[in-house]
Amino acid sequence: MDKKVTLAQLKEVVQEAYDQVKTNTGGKNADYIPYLANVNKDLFGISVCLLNGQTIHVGDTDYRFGIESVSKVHTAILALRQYGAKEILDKIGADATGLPFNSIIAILLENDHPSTPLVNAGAISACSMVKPIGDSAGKWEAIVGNVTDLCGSAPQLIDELYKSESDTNFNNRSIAWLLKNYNRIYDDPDMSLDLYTRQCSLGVTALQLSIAAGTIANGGVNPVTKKEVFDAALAPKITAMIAAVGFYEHTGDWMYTSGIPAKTGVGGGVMGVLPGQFGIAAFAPPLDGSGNSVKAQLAIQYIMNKLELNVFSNNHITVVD
Ligand SMILES: NC(=O)CC[C@H](N)C(=O)O
Repeated sequence: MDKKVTLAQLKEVVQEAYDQVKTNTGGKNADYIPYLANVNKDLFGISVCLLNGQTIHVGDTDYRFGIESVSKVHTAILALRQYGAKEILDKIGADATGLPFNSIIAILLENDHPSTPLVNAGAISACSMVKPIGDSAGKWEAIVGNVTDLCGSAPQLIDELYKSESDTNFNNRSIAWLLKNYNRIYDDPDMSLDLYTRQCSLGVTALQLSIAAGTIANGGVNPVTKKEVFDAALAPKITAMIAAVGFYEHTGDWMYTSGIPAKTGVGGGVMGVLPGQFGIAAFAPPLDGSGNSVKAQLAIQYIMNKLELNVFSNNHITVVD
């Protein structure tokens, strides 16, 4: 069913979601990375990017927060661009783990396979694959350039977060070397881990993330800058990965209740992709037990349900004047 909505009606729904969720006090900031524990817990923003480039934003959508695991999507896209869909499937995989994002057991259970670029193991593996191999500065330039193209503007490294995370990432160090043991790291393990940690420490806004999501929903063409960032054939590949594991062990519940493939980060960001329709992002620091933003989840669920949209239904909206 095609439903016609005006931009004003759409704005109203986003505003309603914001008003309903704003006072929710559930969850707490991530504290295993000291920087994140100190971010103002009341920050909250929602942004939608339509495929004609119009954006709707309510609340703190200009605040730069740590992109954290949402960056896994960006770098998976970069690896897909550099290697193609088949080689990423062979070298990393596209499976759900059903386990927490930083799971070591998941690596062992998948027969030495990182499973997907959207959990820590596969993301470190993806960073190792980024070309030019052996050139940390060149790889970083490629990672940041790709994030910039997807978001339509540059992210900014949050130095304090990078330091905070580098000083405390002992679990990720084990993952990097375990993957090396299984020949699933394709460059220097310490360099790959450092690139992963640095990309997680990039500061982005909810507005930027909604544009990145809009770029995926739009088949690789950034709706705002109109730049073709990646080949349209890769859009369903990355969206399938997001749908399979975007909320880690709670991905099934998320898909069932929200109807939109989305990826979370412990900085409080969630980025959702509704193919052919829009990209959406919400940000609020307090997280549930799996590291997913409580308010961002509620806001996106509200909007999807209110508009009666679902990636598994054939409902869609057309925005009219
Ligand atoms: N889920 C997340 O956002 C985790 C990202 C964080 N950088 C980590 O590796 O632990």
